Amino acid sequence: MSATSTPPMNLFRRKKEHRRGITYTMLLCGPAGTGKSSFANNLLETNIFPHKYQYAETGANISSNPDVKVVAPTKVVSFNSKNGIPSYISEFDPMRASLEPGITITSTSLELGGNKDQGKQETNEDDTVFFNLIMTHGVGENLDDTLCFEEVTSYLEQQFDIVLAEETRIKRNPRFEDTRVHVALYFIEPTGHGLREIDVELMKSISKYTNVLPIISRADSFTKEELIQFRKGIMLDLEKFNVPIFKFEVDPEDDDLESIEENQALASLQPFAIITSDTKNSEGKYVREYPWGVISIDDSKISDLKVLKNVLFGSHLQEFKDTTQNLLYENYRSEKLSSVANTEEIGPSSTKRQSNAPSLSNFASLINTGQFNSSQTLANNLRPDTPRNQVSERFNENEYEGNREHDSTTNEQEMSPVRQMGQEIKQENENLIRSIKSESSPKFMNSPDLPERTKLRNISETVPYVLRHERILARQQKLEELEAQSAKELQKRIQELEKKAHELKLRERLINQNKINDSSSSINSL
Ligand SMILES: Nc1nc2c(ncn2[C@@H]2O[C@H](COP(=O)(O)OP(=O)(O)OP(=O)(O)O)[C@@H](O)[C@H]2O)c(=O)[nH]1
Repeated sequence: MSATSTPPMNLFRRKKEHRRGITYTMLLCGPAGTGKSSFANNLLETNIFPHKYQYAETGANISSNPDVKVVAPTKVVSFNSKNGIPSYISEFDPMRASLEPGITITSTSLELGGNKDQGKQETNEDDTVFFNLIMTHGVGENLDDTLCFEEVTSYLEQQFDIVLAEETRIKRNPRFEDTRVHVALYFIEPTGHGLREIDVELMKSISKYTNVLPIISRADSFTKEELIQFRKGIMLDLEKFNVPIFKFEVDPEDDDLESIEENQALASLQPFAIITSDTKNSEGKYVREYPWGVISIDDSKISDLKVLKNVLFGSHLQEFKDTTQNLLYENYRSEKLSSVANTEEIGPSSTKRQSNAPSLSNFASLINTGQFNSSQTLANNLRPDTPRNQVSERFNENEYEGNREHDSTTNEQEMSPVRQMGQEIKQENENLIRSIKSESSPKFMNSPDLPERTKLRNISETVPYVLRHERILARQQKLEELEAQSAKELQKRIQELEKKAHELKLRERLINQNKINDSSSSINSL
């Protein structure tokens, strides 16, 4: 090769920030006790995920498989509970056992493959899978599970928003991590009676953001015939209620014979029925031990676990990722951006979003005119004491400062943790808006002739801020709701205690009265 044809040296220099490998995110969702933790451990051939209330006994988040490295231990990424505490991290307390747990979503970051420290052969960095495992806790344990649907769906939507915000930045973050969920396994309880309302609702709501695979858990509950009937029942229900699950479809024009056969076989197995277990036999294989015998969970005649593992980490990994990016995310993106453009046409009477705070809807004016409706709309919703939806009230900068001072004088020690969190978020909001205002004000000067390129630039610079701000507002609203709920429950407890104290007083008075009566009658008898 001649000197002139040698490519520049910097072409070979790999940017340090770019980690190589595949990023892959999976959600395990479904009612409590359906075997999600057991499945996660079996999938990774490890013991990272404890069962409920098992934290003290296991070395949680310490992998027993050298090929699985815990990069970030399990953490709560989102939760919604009426008492303001994620049930996942609270230990069992009989006093609180009657309270609904709400829902907690956790995330665990793992690195799969390529552990060179274990004296293994050199592995190809490109094959490393940066695996995020998201799990739901508490589904199906509440009187009203609507909050579960909302929490899971909004978590999934947020991950799309984060990518959308990143895409619209002029300067991309080289360390940006894509946290969109590529596949969700929905665990169906082995009732034998088809789907329940919660299954239909939850699968439907998450299917807009991820590929959903329904899974029959604890398949050892069925006889061969019962399992065939249950499978049929589930497929009928999925069709009847239009639940858009991931289908193993074949395209005779594009697919080769092998893929066609493989997909046809997988389609006939849906929904996969799996058996999972914590127990290993002397050969290190996972088994389930019953009074009548022992079965291997990898036995394809009785469990689809092996096939499912192959689908998730082999044959369909890339397809899940592609469908998420090219279909689900693209649909979401175009829907979101066109809703921005349409909001202006619908007009201010639209009831969808009452807030006039910086929002994607306010971008309608930005897209159409290159400027916000008014710089005041940015501040309208920011006064800490402004009730939501009272957007017509005019923002008064001095009053705002005054209120803020008043707020800061509140005795912090008296604040509940929820309230403190709320205050922190409010503070974050204020800082964010100040930065939006300072960054945007010179660009959004009343200039109707703003050139198209400048308009686009304005949009791309501001969309990330607005998406972030929308998320903060949503979190703030959630905290306020939680706080109100906690106050209500506290009030109820106080009333109950007062009632009990009153009853005790009455009883004491009655006992005293009886004593007096007894002593007077004994005196009389003397
Ligand atoms: N019979 C049977 N039991 C199973 C199977 N898989 C798990 N279990 C048991 O079911 C119980 C619940 O399993 P987990 O894996 O903790 O279920 P989970 O969905 O993570 O439960 P939550 O953390 O409450 O949401 C445990 O006692 C498991 O040992 C299975 O395939 N068959």
